[in-house]
Amino acid sequence: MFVLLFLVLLLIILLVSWLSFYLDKKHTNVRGPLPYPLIGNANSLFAIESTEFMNVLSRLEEKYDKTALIYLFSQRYILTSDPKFIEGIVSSAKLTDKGKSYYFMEPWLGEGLLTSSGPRWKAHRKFLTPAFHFNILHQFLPIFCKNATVLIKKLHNIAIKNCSTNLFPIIALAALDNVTESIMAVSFNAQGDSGSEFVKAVDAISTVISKRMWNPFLDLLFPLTSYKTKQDKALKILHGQTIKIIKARQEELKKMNISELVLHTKHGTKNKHTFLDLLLLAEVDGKKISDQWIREEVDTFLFEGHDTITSAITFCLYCLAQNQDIQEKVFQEQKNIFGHEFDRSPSSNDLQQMKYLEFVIKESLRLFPSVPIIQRKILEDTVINGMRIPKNTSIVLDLFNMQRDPRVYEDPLEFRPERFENTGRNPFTWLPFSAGPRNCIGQKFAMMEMKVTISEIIRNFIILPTGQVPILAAELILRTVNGVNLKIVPRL
Ligand code: HEM
Repeated sequence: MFVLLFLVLLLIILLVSWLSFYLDKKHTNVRGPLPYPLIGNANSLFAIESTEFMNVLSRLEEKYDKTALIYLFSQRYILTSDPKFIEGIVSSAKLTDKGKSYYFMEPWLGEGLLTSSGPRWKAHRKFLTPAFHFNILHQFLPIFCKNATVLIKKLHNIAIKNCSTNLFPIIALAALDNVTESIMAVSFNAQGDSGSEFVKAVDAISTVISKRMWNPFLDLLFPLTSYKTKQDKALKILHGQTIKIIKARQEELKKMNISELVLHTKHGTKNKHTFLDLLLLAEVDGKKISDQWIREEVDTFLFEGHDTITSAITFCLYCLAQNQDIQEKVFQEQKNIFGHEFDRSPSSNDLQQMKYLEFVIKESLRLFPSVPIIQRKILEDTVINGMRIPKNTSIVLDLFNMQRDPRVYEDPLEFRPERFENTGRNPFTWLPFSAGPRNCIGQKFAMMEMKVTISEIIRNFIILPTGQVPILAAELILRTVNGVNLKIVPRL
């Protein structure tokens, strides 16, 4: 009798769940696979490895003409790699709210610029934008050059061993020094301390966050799992490091007797304050910014400003190793720019002349975008590109598969920097920095750092492939599970 009652109850629950999916689907004209009662389509995305994730998205988008509706349990998602749809979302001044996945970053980044939404994001963005003005970025060039020189020395020591090396962790340390010294005005000499706890902690927390994002059961039991212990350990290191940076800069400002933001000197020229000074000295609505707000923004910029660039530089070097003719063209461009002074550091003018290198970087970011997917949450019923989207839908913008779509790029898997010579292309088909109001605030900073670092490497070394194919993993950023192993040979 009890079993019968249980079965009837179960049947009713399944029927109600199936009916609610059926009715929900009527609110949109986006098509997708049939959801199963209770779990929706979680069976196809649930608990998959980060190495499979982009393939699963690609298969779903392919089947439903680039845009698919799926349900992860009761949560409605639209996955899209359609440039028109993506343009409608990213260019909208209204659709700026972040999707649920960003919630998993909150233990680390709090409500920093990347994760916040609504009025808080608007106020922070307005406040921080001047810190990324070209005139300020200009001052960072000597820092990038100094850290590139240290990197070259390290690479020379590796090159003499004449074996292949995973370049990812080596580049990561240089990128970390660049971001802390330029944006925070403090140095940790991460390149001198190769066992950097910070870099390992970023790796650990990225893994935990991406596991939580795609495994709702793990999220449910999270506090009881070993992932929580891993997260706590990583956060202790990451937050500890940030607090150290903030304290160090506070001490320096005290020593220099600077207690408030002075935007102009008494001679009328503009004072150039760093990003961290802006946070430490400025007042918003007549009040100093709270320590927690400062920590969250510093963490956000440390994360965004170091892991993304590491991924971009490393994959670019991989592409150059695979395409020796293109590497040679980059080298020739460097020779034309530097002439007899081949060892000097690049000036801003030199960087502007590195047009071919810029195409190379853009093409490698097309194939290997550091941020492969981004998410938005739609808060009110909306129509985009003829598609009806009900409120409370999460939209997954699949930049990775859009930039590899043969309907968007001819022979998409071929590495062809010349594609970017054509300036008449639709700008929404190349979105590694996203676009619109929530685009990457650090895009110019990133391009400058990448050019300096790759220019130095190519002037000093020939990069050779090793036959190893990187196995891509879409975690918080695009990385590989088997490193990016390349061989570097000093140029004579
Ligand atoms: C190759 C390097 C980089 C790539 C590919 C990249 C890519 C992106 C993308 C795609 C977004 C949008 C994310 C979203 O909507 O969820 C973004 C946002 C952001 N990026 Fe970058 N980024 C890079 C470097 C940097 C650097 C160097 C900084 C800072 C120094 C930075 C700071 C930020 C911040 C703060 C946001 C959030 C902006 C907002 O929501 O208003 N990024 N980035």
